[in-house]
Amino acid sequence: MESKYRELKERAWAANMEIPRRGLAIYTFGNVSALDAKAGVFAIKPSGVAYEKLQVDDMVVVDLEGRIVEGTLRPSSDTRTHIVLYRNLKGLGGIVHTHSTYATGWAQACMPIPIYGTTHADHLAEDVPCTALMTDEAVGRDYETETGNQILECFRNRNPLHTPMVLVAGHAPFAWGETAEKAVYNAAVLEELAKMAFITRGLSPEAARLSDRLIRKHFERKHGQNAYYGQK
Ligand SMILES: O=C(CO)[C@@H](O)[C@@H](O)COP(=O)(O)O
Repeated sequence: MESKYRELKERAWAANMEIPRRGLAIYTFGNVSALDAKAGVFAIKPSGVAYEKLQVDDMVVVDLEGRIVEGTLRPSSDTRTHIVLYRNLKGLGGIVHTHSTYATGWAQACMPIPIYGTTHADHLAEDVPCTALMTDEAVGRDYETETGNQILECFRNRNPLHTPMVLVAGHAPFAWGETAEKAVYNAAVLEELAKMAFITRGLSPEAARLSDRLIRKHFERKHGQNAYYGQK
């Protein structure tokens, strides 16, 4: 019998297929989910399934309480992190977690990614934030939920759709968007910004961030007048 979540599972599956295509993960690292806000469920990659073997029917449908609504495989080990973000960050339609090389390097160094150039400023008007390193006490609780809480801490005073990405200190990046497709786009942009910043810092450890005036110029050129949300 045709699943009533077929279209949602297809959207989530298609977004997951972009991860290896964009070089954002190898083997089974990472995962993408797509939300159906009206139904209060999301489809997510099953845990431990290699991308090249992943089928639409393997996608697991989970509600925002964490209950499996449809699926025979175990949902991603990061499912509870996705739940924390869907429940608390407004406007998200898709979430991506990868271990993309350069963004993971910055996350392991527990360093935000500074805006060194206009490529970065075209996409977001601030440094890519990095969470605080999780305490052993928090790790001892529910690691995946605590990872989500660490991200929420970073976004107390940020608009998640203005800055659709974050580095989880000691772990790796998460990105999101209004759709799963946009979330993957933001994950790919994040990896490119991380790589450029790494090279910039290697060429010139004293590399300076762009001025807020130049950041504003580029951000508004791409997102429209008065779209800038950084320093006034
Ligand atoms: O971040 C991690 C592990 O550190 C996970 O995202 C990654 O291994 C993918 O796990 P899943 O296959 O989604 O359970």
